[in-house]
Amino acid sequence: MTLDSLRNAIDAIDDQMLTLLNDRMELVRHVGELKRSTNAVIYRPEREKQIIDRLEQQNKGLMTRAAIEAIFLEIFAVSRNLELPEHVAFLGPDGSFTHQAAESRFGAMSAYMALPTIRSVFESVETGRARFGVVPIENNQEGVVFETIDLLNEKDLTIAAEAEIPVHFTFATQAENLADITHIYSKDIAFRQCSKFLNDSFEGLKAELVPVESTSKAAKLAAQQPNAAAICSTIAAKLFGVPVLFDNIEDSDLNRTRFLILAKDFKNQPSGQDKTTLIARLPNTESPGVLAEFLQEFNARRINLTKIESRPMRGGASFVYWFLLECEGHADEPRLQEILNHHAADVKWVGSYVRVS
Ligand SMILES: C=C(O[C@@H]1C=C(C(=O)O)C=C[C@H]1O)C(=O)O
Repeated sequence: MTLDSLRNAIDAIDDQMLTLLNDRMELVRHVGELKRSTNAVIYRPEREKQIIDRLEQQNKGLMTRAAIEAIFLEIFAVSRNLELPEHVAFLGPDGSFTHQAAESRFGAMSAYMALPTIRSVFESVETGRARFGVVPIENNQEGVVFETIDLLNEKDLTIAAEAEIPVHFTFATQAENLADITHIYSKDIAFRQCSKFLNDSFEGLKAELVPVESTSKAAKLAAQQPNAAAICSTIAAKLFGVPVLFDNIEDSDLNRTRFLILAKDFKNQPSGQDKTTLIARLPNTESPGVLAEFLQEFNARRINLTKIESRPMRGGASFVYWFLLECEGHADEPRLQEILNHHAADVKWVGSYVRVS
C-alpha cells in the first residue's frame, strides 16, 4: 500500500470515529438531562473504570490498557463537560505536577483554576467555587503531605477519586554549557530527588542551588535568566519556553506521587476495586491497647489496611493523636459498615473510591 492510500484509509476511519463520537455525545447529553432532573452526580469514576475494564477485556488489537485509558479518559472528560462544565481547582501554579495529575483525570477541556496553597484548594471546593479540587497526598520517596492530611481532618470534604503519576524531572536551561550555569532553581524536594544527577554533573562547577516555592517558578526564572537552570516538570519547561537539556534526571525512576480529587458530599457506587479513607479520633489513646484494639477490628474482618498516619490532636498540652487510615473496600460493604457503625462517634468517613492499582 502507498503512503497516500494508507492515509486515505486512516481518514476514512477518522470520519467514522467522529460520527461515532458525536453519537456517543448525544447519548451523554441525555444522561446529563436525566442526572440534572434527579440531581444526580455527573462524575462517576466507578462507571468509567467499568468501561475501561470492559474495553480492555474485549480488546484484540494493538491498543494497550494505558492507550485505551489515555483516549477514553479524555472522552469521558469531554462528555462530563457536555453534561455540566466542571471547574477544577488544583495546587498551582500552572505547569505543576498537580496540574498534570488534574489533567490526567479531567482532560484538556475542563476549566482549571491554579490556586496558591493546598488550603485554598480545599476552600474553593468547600465554597462551591470549584466542583473538584486536586491536591498531592504523598510521594513514594518523600512520604506524606501533612497539610493535606490535616485538612482532611479539619474540613468536611470527601475524596471522589485518586490519581497517581510518575514524577519525572527535566533539567531546563538556555545556557549552552553546564559550566556557564550560575544558579539552579527548583523546590527543595526536587534537589533531594535529583541529588545523584547534580553531584555527577556539577562536581567542581560553581552553580548554586536556589530553592524556590515551586518547580514552575523555577522554570519561569530560568526563562528570564540566560545563565540559570531549572529542575522542573516537562510541562513547565514547555509552558515557559526553556529548552530541555536532560530528561528524567531523578535518582529513582520509581518516583511517583499520589493525588486526591476532592469534592463536596461525593459518594461513589462500589466498583469492586475500592479503597476507603477514614479519620479516627479515638478516645483515651493514652491508655494501652486502644489503637491495637481498633486495628484488630479490621484484621478480624480481613480488611487490608494500606496506610496509617498519626497526627497530633493540637489544642491540648499532652501528646494525643488522631489517625488517618486507608483500607481496601467500600464503605457500603457490610464488614466496613460494622466498623463505621460501631465507631459512629469517633470515626469520620472521608471517601470510598476506585483504587488505582
Ligand atoms: C455519561 C455518564 O457520565 C460521566 C461520563 C461517562 C462517559 O462518558 O461514559 C461515564 C461516567 C460519568 O463520569 C454516565 O454516568 O454514564
